[in-house]
Amino acid sequence: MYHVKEAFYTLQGEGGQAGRASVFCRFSGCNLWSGREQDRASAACTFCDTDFLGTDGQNGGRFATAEALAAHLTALWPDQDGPSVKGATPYVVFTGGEPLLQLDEALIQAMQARGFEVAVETNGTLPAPPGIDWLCVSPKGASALTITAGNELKLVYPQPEAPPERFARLDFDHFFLQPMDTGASGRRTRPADDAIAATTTDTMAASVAYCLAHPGWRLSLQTHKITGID
Ligand SMILES: C[S@@+](CC[C@H](N)C(=O)[O-])C[C@H]1O[C@@H](n2cnc3c(N)ncnc32)[C@H](O)[C@@H]1O
Ligand SMILES: Nc1nc2[nH]cc(C(=O)O)c2c(=O)[nH]1
Ligand code: SF4
Ligand SMILES: [Mg+2]
Repeated sequence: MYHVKEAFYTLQGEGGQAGRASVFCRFSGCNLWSGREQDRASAACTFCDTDFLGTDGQNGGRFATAEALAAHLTALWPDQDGPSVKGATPYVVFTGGEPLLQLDEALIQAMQARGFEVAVETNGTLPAPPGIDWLCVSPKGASALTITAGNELKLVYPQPEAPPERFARLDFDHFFLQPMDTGASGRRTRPADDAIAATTTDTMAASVAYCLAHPGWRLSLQTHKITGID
């Protein structure tokens, strides 16, 4: 049984595929935080900007088979009203919560059989099934990485326990710093973090400074928040 918090059609907001039309499938649950505010300060990941509890979101629900979920997600891709640009392949992004608690090879293959490229946003602590077309790993605090290779490493910055130098030699094609959203949705509760950057303006400035000082790292802005698309 797959548990899905929500699913929606939008533009990928972050990283190397930013701006690309995408179906998002947000799985319920995470291995680094319960999702309850009272547990945030003591969690392994403290700054999450996402509600991933339950199955009550837009197009959310419980799906018994890979085929059933794949059909549900495929229906969110728009009907083309004319010829599209070259290379306009349908795209699905599995996120969460932590998608690697639930994503399996059967679901990847079911989406690919429907013509989709399959992307994953993961914290990198769990093994990935084979066949993923675009793998984004976003390390969290002191948590050890199980996945040390992929298409992009997208580090939320700054994190006292996860400095960029820890990841710079790993086998990724792209390295991004994404300013930590410290506002209403992305919250931090530890005073130690607040001493480093109190506002998103600070995390933005710190990310820009790091990228300028360390060529190779690129800035990833959460463009869906800037545009207000979701
Ligand atoms: C909500 S997570 C879900 C996927 C997976 N659990 C992970 O952490 O990568 C999706 C993306 O949002 C990023 N993210 C979460 N909270 C954020 C925040 N407060 N500011 C900036 N990015 C954040 C994560 O690092 C990840 O790249
Ligand atoms: N538009 C949009 N792009 C995103 N890229 C990664 C997201 C996520 O929550 O995993 C996300 C999201 O929530 N919305
Ligand atoms: S950012 Fe990812 S790893 Fe951290 S609590 Fe949210 S879903 Fe879990
Ligand atoms: Mg998000």
